[in-house]
Amino acid sequence: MIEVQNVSKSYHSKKETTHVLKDITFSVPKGEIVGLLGSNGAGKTTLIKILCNLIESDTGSISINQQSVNHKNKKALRYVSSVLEGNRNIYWRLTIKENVEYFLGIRGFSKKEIAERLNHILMKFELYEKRDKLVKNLSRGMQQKVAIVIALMADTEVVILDEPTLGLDVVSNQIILEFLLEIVKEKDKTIIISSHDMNLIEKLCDRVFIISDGKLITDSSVDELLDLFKVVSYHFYFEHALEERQKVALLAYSDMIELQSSDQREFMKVTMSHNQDIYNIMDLLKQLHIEIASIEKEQVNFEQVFLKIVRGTKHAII
Ligand SMILES: Nc1ncnc2c1ncn2[C@@H]1O[C@H](COP(=O)(O)OP(=O)(O)OP(=O)(O)O)[C@@H](O)[C@H]1O
Repeated sequence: MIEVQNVSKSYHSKKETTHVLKDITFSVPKGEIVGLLGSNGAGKTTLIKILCNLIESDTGSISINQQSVNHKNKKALRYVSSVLEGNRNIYWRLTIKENVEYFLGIRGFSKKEIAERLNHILMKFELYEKRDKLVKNLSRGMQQKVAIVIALMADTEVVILDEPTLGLDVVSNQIILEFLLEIVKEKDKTIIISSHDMNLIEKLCDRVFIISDGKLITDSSVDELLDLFKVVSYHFYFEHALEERQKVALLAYSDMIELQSSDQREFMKVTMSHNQDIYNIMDLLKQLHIEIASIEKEQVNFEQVFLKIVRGTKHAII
């Protein structure tokens, strides 16, 4: 559905040239939900703006549903609706209902078609009661919900969401996540979501692109990424404070072992790649006459995976 080939983009000022996107290539098949991750300034919004034909790339080509995206060809954009970063996607001086009517109207939906779907969809997303309120008087979360509802009601094959939960509180964040989860379940849309919210990406996306310094450094499924960094840590708490000789012996045993403390409670952190390592550790503790009080398991989460990739502790996957 989306083909991006060798796309590069630079900005030039009198003083310097900034290479924002460097030879980006990827494709997204129909029905796939892709998360676009990257640190601040990595180039995500620039890529999204190029996909939406708001700015042009310097080199490379993009096609959506086999239509080339460029300033001469507006056809591709028929297949795309988007919610861009920030809160200016809808008109603040219009009501929710007027916004929906306006944006769907310019997409060619008839008044009858809009009226048929409007109440149903507003009710579904708990916006019906507020349909005649001016958007400027809605909360930030609700404004974002309206923008996403409009993008989805346009019923295009491709939906592009840039930071859909940016700046939202925990409750609004959860509402948007549940709303998007409901949409992605249907699996008939191809969606690209840029976000810093790892929970959102982990829950919604099939695949993840990580952009770092303008380059696409990772193109992998969420599960593959979690598997790749499947390092399990255990925290061992002991009945008695460790003696000095025991500490020395533990630290000398392996790099897997670290001695740490939290809330003034000392514990031994063991990071292992193989589950059987835990039995060797148990034997070691027995030999050293160290009595275990409890063991807690710590699993790597998606946020840690992202940090490891971007900080380069693991080499690029593609
Ligand atoms: N119009 C512009 N002129 C010059 N430089 C620009 C312009 N737009 C973006 N940039 C630069 O391009 C780089 C990438 O910006 P972009 O907004 O794409 O990053 P991002 O990954 O979306 O970041 P964030 O997560 O902070 O939104 C940044 O260094 C930014 O300063």
